[in-house]
Amino acid sequence: MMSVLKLKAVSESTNSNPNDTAKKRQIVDLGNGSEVIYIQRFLSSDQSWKWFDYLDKQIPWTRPTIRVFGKCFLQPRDSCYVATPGLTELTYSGYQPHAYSWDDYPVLKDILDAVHKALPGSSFNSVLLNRYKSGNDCVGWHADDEKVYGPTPEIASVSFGCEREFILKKRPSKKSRDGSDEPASKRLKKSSPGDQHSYTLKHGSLLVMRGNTQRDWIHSVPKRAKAEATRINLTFRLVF
Ligand SMILES: O=C(O)CCC(=O)C(=O)O
Ligand SMILES: [Fe+2]
Repeated sequence: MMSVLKLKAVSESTNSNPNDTAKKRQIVDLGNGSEVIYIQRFLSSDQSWKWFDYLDKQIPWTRPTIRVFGKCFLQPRDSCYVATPGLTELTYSGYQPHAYSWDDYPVLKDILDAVHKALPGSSFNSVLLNRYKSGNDCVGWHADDEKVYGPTPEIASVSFGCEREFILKKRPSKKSRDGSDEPASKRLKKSSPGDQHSYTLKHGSLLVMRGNTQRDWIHSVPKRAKAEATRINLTFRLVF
């Protein structure tokens, strides 16, 4: 079996829109049609703190009980779900969040507008909000591969407040997803530096996952003893 050398293309570009103060974007090709875009200075710091305060105070945060591998846990972070009426309901980890309305939280529409401007052609209709109150709050390894998002979801993640690490790790696949005919047992043992990518998600940053990322990769925001302050993250998604 011939091994294929995968070239990781990392490019830097700026927005062509002259009204948009040159926002540098880092584009990482994860291979096999998976891609991540990171814009560190997506929103200004001042604007981001205003939105952080609004979201922290006004969003009806809850900490639901979720089910993972058949066991019930208190979700290790607060969350809330906002979606356009009439969409298929979202269920994750055995939990179906209530869908609040965009009209109740106008700030979310402003943030959505900024995201749509940065990603021409995108049209998100739902947002999952997460609040990590300390470094003890986290999100475990998962992919946002629920059926309602279709086969190649685009997910736009905006972060506010305390910086936290976001890690992407190549999924150990059950069956060949990359055209290789090696048995899973053999492939599972192999890992290379390109199999993991880590981002420190800054206050006011935007990270986008697209293409096959949810199929071939998993991601997490691990616990961090040193992270003392609150972080709020919004992931915009398109429900079909
Ligand atoms: O907080 C983050 O950066 C990621 C949240 C996430 O992965 C999710 O809500 O699915
Ligand atoms: Fe996720």
